[in-house]
Amino acid sequence: MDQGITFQDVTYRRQDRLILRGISLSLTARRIGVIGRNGSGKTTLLRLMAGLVAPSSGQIRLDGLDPAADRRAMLDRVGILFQNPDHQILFPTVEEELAFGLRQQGASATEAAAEVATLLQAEGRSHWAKALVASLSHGQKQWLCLMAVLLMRPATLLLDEPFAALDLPTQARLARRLAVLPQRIVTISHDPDAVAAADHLVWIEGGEVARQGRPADVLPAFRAEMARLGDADADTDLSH
Ligand SMILES: Nc1ncnc2c1ncn2[C@@H]1O[C@H](COP(=O)(O)OP(=O)(O)OP(=O)(O)O)[C@@H](O)[C@H]1O
Repeated sequence: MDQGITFQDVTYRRQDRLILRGISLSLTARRIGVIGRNGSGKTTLLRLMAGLVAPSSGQIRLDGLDPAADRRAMLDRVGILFQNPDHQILFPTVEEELAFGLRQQGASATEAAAEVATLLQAEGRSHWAKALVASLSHGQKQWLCLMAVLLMRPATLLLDEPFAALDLPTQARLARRLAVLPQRIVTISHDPDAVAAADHLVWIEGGEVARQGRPADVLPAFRAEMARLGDADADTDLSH
């Protein structure tokens, strides 16, 4: 089977708006970053990769499969962390939320409970098992969602701003944990630091690929453009 994520001239339209246009990508790296400003189309790209939405035109393949046509296969292969954990969490307690995906994958209640307990212990958070999810902070909920996804061991992880709400120690622990995972990881962010370690970086601007390549080749131009746009806003503000 073809390994990798490919987009062939992909367009995505909502009503009259063209959100992504002419996207062609051939992604075979293990660590893939997607960078771009707010509203540039990063999350939409991720949703297309997972098959949550279908392209308006063009073709997408994830390891040879059409994600939108083969949702069932995607559930086992692709784990997604959304930007907003409240869109993802289903259960009242931490241990129930963590066990759910494992149960879906066929683990018995006892097996799932044992895996969850091992994970919480490794994270130094055994005391969280019975905690109510509603009592967690935003960052803590994001951490919980990520742990739930990691427990399912999907071959591809799609992470939408995974570090944004996390405090620095949790970010550092998470970065270490992700670094050793054998899986393909696609991380999207507007923050160059969050994707600087990627093997391949795609910069999305206005629904198109502005540039792609190694971070060393993409990030200097991205930073320069962001600084230019920031300065332009400041000048505009001053003129009022
Ligand atoms: N369901 C939708 N209906 C209409 N417009 C949408 C929809 N989803 C996204 N858009 C629009 O498409 C554009 C790209 O959105 P997207 O969420 O992919 O951007 P993003 O790069 O992930 O942004 P951010 O960094 O702010 O999360 C935005 O202008 C957004 O308003």
